[in-house]
Amino acid sequence: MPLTLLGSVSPSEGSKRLAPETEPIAMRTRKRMKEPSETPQPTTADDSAQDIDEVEEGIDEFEEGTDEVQRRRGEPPIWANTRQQITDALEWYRCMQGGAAHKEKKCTGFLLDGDNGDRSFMSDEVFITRMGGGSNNTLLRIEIPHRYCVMDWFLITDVWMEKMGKYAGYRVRLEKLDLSTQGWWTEQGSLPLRHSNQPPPSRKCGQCGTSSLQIYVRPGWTCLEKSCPKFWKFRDTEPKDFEFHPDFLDYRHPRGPDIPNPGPLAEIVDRNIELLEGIADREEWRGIVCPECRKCIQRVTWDSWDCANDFSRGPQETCCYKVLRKLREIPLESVLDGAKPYTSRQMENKIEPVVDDSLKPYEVRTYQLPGVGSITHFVSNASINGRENGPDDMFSQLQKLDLGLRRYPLGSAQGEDVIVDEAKAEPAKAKLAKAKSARAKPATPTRVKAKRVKVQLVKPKLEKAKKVKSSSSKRQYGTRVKGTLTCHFAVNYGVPYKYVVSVDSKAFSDAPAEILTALGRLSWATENAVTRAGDQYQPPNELLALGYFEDMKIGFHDDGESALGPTIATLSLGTRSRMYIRMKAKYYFGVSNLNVPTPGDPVLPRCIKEEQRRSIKEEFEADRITKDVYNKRRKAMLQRSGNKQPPKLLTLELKHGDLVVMHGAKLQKYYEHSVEPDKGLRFALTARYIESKDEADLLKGEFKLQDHQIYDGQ
Ligand SMILES: O=C(O)CCC(=O)C(=O)O
Ligand SMILES: [Fe+2]
Repeated sequence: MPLTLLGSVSPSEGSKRLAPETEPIAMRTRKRMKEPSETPQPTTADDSAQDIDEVEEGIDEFEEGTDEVQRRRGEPPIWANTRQQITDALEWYRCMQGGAAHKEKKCTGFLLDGDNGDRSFMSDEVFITRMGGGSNNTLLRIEIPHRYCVMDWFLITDVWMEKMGKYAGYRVRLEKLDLSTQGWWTEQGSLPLRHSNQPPPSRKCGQCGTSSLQIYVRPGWTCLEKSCPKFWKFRDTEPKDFEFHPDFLDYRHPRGPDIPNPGPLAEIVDRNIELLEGIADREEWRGIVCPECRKCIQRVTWDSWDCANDFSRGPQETCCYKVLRKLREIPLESVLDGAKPYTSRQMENKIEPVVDDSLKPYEVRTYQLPGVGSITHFVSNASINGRENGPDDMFSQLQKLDLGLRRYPLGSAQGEDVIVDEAKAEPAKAKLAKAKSARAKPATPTRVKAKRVKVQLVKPKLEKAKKVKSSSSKRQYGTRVKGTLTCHFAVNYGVPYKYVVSVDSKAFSDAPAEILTALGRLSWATENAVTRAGDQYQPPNELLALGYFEDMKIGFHDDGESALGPTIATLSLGTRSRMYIRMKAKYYFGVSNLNVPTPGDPVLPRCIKEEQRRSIKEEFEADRITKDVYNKRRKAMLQRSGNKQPPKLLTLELKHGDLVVMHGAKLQKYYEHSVEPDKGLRFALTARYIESKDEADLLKGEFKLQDHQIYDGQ
């Protein structure tokens, strides 16, 4: 199992400086075991006081020391700036949250990060860490060159439970699989470690009869079976001084035929030599490992992998490796043929549409959201789609054009700051998942079954160890990197929309004819839907084109930005998809995920406890109850458990050529939507009206359609 390691010192900061004195490995281990974790663990007051003393002692010693630089042996075989770069490129680490990646109930990758927990240990070959947490990389004495560095294949030799502060949690011991070479993270000039095949002693618990290894020589043996009353009980009731049993650190699990050779960490090929055509499938947008600098490269743009096209690229990065992809045209039939009707389970619908054929050949389905607005679905057909410059031609043309489609950071697509602090921003959901995965593991130490081979028992060489200024690397954990990319490609025309910075939006005057043809159809649909609703039509001045390769989608979001007009029209091309609409959680549940009552709760139709909520709202509005009472009663009545999401209100089946118009000033405020295409290639062209005071931006949104681009609804 390979490990990825979070780099704590960026290369531009220079090498980590080391203190002069040395200490034996056992001492070093014991001291380093006590460093406080990055995320506070529930500990007793005494424990934390001691932790701080020890760290500060280390700093003093460092400051008196010299500037000696400890060099690492080599370079990581693969690295990345963001977690998504890793997960996109490495098959064994498809895991955006939590520490351990797994497949078919096997751990395939492990992330060691700053969230180490107490009693962690790292040597050249053995790591001991919290399950799903990680090991503080200040335990290594080398400069970690990148934010995420792949280490090597490791073997999980033991999993057991310990008491950590107030709670019990899993711990894991990992061993480098190939002991014939030294890892790149070892110190240059250090000798290979000598090993034993002698595991620490194991003892049977007098109370529960379960055998547990002796992991610590101090405070001694304890039962590691969590259900046993003797679990984690030592002679000293509150032991503070822990020292690993030397055999627990020194033994190496025998390598035998039962331990398969996992092969290379990744296939690294120069795609410029291969030069195969892409077919917009899942493979086409996987990340690759740069054959020149070994960074995981994401597919950011529609038609290339480009090492330099990285929102989190550091100033020290110079690699320019680029693969320009030729994409084979996907024939429309291949994405339309063989689509099975969706099942009723796939089509959750709580509102019946009003269907009419006044706009033949379209069938028009209108879904009313009382008090909020309407959603109008213009269902297309083969005769509409096959017309000259119609959807069939557009699907083919859009593939041939160089539209400049690219994936943007998710934050910007949600109208937020794109810069996120990955090291700190672990969502609560991930923590919950961690806790769950910890609970699912066995309670007693498990040993990987393997054939034992006899090796000479030797005492490990006492490694020269030097102190590190721990705070210098900790400070680096706050390094801000840019975040996750959207799971679709986008390009903006006209007035800039929230996805893009102003310069990224292209003027309609520079847009290809196909974009204006689409704009003609979208204007037609907008005008129709808006006038049906009895409102005034406002022509769009912005168009966002999205492109979806196989397995791409757009998650739940609203389109609203402060300057967005009330109407949004989308034309679907290519693969069929489902568009889901649901109420936003705070309006559906009436409380935030922290159970804070939603201010100005509109009590929308079909929200949870609709009647009761409406009645106490009326009491409050009629001044019969105070705001305080209103909030208290809502709090008592409305509880949102965990990460529960509102049910889907509507599912629209969007076929090639269909148009959908969402209309209503509050629709984007109260509802959100997502689109999930079937397998295959899809485009979505969405037109909106964006208010702006910026002359240059407004100019970009001006357009004049040629006669043949003005759509007549046929
Ligand atoms: O792909 C689609 O049909 C919808 C796109 C969308 O929601 C958007 O552009 O905001
Ligand atoms: Fe949207």
